[in-house]
Amino acid sequence: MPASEYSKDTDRTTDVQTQDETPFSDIVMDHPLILKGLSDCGFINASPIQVAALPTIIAGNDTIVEAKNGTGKTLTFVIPTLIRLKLEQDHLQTIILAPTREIAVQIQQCFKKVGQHLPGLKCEYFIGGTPVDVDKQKAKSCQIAVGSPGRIKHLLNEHVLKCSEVKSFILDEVDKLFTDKCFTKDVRLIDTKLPKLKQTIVVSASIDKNDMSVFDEFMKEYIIVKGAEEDMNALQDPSKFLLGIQQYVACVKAVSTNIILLPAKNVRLLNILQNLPFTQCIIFTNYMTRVEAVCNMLRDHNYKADYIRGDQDQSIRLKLVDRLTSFKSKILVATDLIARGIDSSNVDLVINMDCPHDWATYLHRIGRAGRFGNKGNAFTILDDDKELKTFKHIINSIESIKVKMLPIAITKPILEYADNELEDLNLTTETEMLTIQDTENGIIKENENNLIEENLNKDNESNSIFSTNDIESNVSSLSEKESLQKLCDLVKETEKKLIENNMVDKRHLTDDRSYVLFDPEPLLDSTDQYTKYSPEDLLDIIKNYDSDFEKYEANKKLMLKNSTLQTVSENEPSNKNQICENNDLKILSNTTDIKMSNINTDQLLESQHKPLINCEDEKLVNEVCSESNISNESIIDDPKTDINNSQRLRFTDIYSLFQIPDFSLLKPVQHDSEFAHLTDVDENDVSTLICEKSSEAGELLEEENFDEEEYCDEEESCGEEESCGEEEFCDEEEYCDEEEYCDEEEYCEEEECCDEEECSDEEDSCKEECDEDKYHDKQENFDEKEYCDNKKLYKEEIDLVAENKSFDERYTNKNCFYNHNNHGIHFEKDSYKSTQKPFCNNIQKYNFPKTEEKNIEINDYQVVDYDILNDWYSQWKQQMNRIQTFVRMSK
Ligand SMILES: Nc1ncnc2c1ncn2[C@@H]1O[C@H](COP(=O)(O)OP(=O)(O)OP(=O)(O)O)[C@@H](O)[C@H]1O
Repeated sequence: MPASEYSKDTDRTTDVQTQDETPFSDIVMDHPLILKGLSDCGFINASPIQVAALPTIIAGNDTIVEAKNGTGKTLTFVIPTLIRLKLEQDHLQTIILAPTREIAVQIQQCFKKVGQHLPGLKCEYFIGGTPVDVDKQKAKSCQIAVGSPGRIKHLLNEHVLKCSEVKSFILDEVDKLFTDKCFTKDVRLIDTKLPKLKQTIVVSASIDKNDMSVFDEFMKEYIIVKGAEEDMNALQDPSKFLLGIQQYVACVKAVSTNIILLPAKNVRLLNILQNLPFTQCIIFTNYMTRVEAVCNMLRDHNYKADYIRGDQDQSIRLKLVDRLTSFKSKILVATDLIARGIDSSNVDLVINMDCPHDWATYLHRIGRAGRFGNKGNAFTILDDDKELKTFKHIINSIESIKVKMLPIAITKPILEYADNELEDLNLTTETEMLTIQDTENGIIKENENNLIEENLNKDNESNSIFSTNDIESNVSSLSEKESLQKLCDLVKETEKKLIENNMVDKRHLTDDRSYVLFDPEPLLDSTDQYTKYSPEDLLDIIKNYDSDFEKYEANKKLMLKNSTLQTVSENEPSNKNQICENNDLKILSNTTDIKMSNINTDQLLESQHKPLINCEDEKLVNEVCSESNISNESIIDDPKTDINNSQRLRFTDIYSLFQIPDFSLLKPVQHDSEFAHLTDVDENDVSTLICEKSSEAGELLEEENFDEEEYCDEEESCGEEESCGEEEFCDEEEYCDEEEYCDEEEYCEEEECCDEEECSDEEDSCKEECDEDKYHDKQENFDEKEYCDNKKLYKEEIDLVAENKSFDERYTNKNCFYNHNNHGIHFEKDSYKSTQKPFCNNIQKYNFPKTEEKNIEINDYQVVDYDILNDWYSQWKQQMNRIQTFVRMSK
């Protein structure tokens, strides 16, 4: 809690003002040094919760303090602690626990500031991820210890922190401390070590009245002080919300995979940022894997953005928070790691990229804006199906709350919308609600998982992944639906298999399927990082394994040739804006990392010079064309070569799939009308996406998806080398950080076997233990049958090569049929004008029929169709199997 920026600000909401001003001098009259500290920080008048809680707590009562976010709860325990402190005594007198390290540090800073004039004040923080030795030193003469439960427990166990003289025990964000089992265990243990006779204070903005019984364990009699009830001005509106925060929901079309959902949400995000002035913004996502992607996307759009998540080095995390609170970063993309407690007075915009897990998380997240009565805006970007339902459920569980729906097409700056121009969010929900994730820590519970599964199945039966509207009104949705469903099934099937076979690192099993889909790394053992293997390495692996290597050797040469080709082509000046001209039937292998595939380069080159349609294909194309009443000439037109764009995609980057040059230009397609007016986009038609082509956008295609410079920039911004790189994944924090259960749900098992206590003491040995455990698990789970299956698969591959039919070749032709067929449905609807030129690499292989139609402007749009994803996925899946097989067999 930094020094207040608000004390002179008269434009604060009423919930932080008392009817009659109550100066701190009235409450802390006998403590001039504390009063001086308060006034130096800009704290002159007490807020309603401070007026209500301070006398009670100063009097020594056990107290529960509950008040809205940002209304000044920290001072309700900081001031009494300082008043009570015996400065002349060096021993530990107060212990304060917080669920995240960042909050602990913030509280310690608040003590330091308010107590700056107290001679000999010793308040220290003790948090995981920092050297224990330093903590041991700090603990020697510490009077007030603020920390995370794991580290404090450890120091108490070691008798480094001596607690016999502790007079007060304070639990900040107490609901979080008690909803998380691991925290609860530690808190209980710490409590048992403390003297019976002490004052206990618990504080939060979101105490569920059903959970109050847990406090009986810690406090025999207690007084509850609630902000809203005591707050004279806020009585008219006793909502749990900060009055200054305007809340909105922005919807995107529901799809069953995040591959499509995320880019669509990114479009919405950019749209919001472009249409709303803001000082500082925090963007929350539910997934650790997504923060970096969103941050990079924003940087691509010239926003100054940082990202923070639990697997970063602790020093980096603290610096990132500091950058936020000292207004050095404009946007911080984050997991729920900073959803609570973090106080940055300039944050006036919060955007949720995903539906928060529960009402408390929602309140805490949006409470990062509108601190101490400030004004702010909060947006939650949701898919218009399950996420929206879950969100309504969340909102329904909070009293008196108003959320507005943002129109799908924002036609003017958001603040210019009059209240009556925006609809209120309709809060009626269907009876059957999906609880997407465990409210405690984000893990999908087994029974909930089943529920989700059941619902998904039901959805499949009832076609509910598309609204009835869509199906009725749009014939083409049927093919999209099937295609999507197929993709979804494949993903699920693969995930299941990977989980069963213990092939996916548990850390990556979030429900963000995009990660599993597009990043092969998690599919390999942590020791088998994909990045360690060059194509040559992989081929060497094969060589060692099987004597039947010659057939692959031939391919290796071709691959090398291919890489040379790539280097050459990348150096060639390219005509970026003519990327796809007439070049629609490229082979599907272009969409994956060419280095990793066994693509026959000659075939590739050949394919780029001549149509890939054989007689049979041609027959089918004719059928499709006649059905769709279009000329087939364009489909079998001889495409020009475009080597430049065929080989640039990186295998591991989700955005490569789309190669969307500029997310802000990505728009939902309209099936039934012209594209001309993009703002007229129909909300129900977000199923297919188009994006506008711009000349600068074309530049992006040149870029490697992994941007070395950006990486380094980030290092600079973090000021620490460790902010980037593989070490992130090897950091012991991942396994041992008790604080990030919310976003590191997947580590729970590791945490159990290796909690922070061990880690903090012997971090290295702990990590080794974890790794060893993992290794043993893997060993135990080694499945003979799977091994044989893999071997069989490998053999099949070899046979294929022997037959001189590459996987890619076979699939290419198959996909051509498939897609033409699907597009045929679009053609019937005459929805895609023939002059569209696909722009993305992965799209260029698909033929959008040419006719003589006018609509030249439509050249500037591109269409991304689910069929492409589907096909791409099939190939990706095979690729992954192949890589896994190679790597496994090399062991
Ligand atoms: N009496 C006061 N006068 C002016 N500013 C204050 C006062 N009390 C607190 N503040 C400021 O209000 C902001 C929010 O305070 P604090 O972090 O204690 O809120 P909180 O209720 O604990 O919020 P959260 O529940 O989100 O953690 C801080 O920036 C703090 O400096």
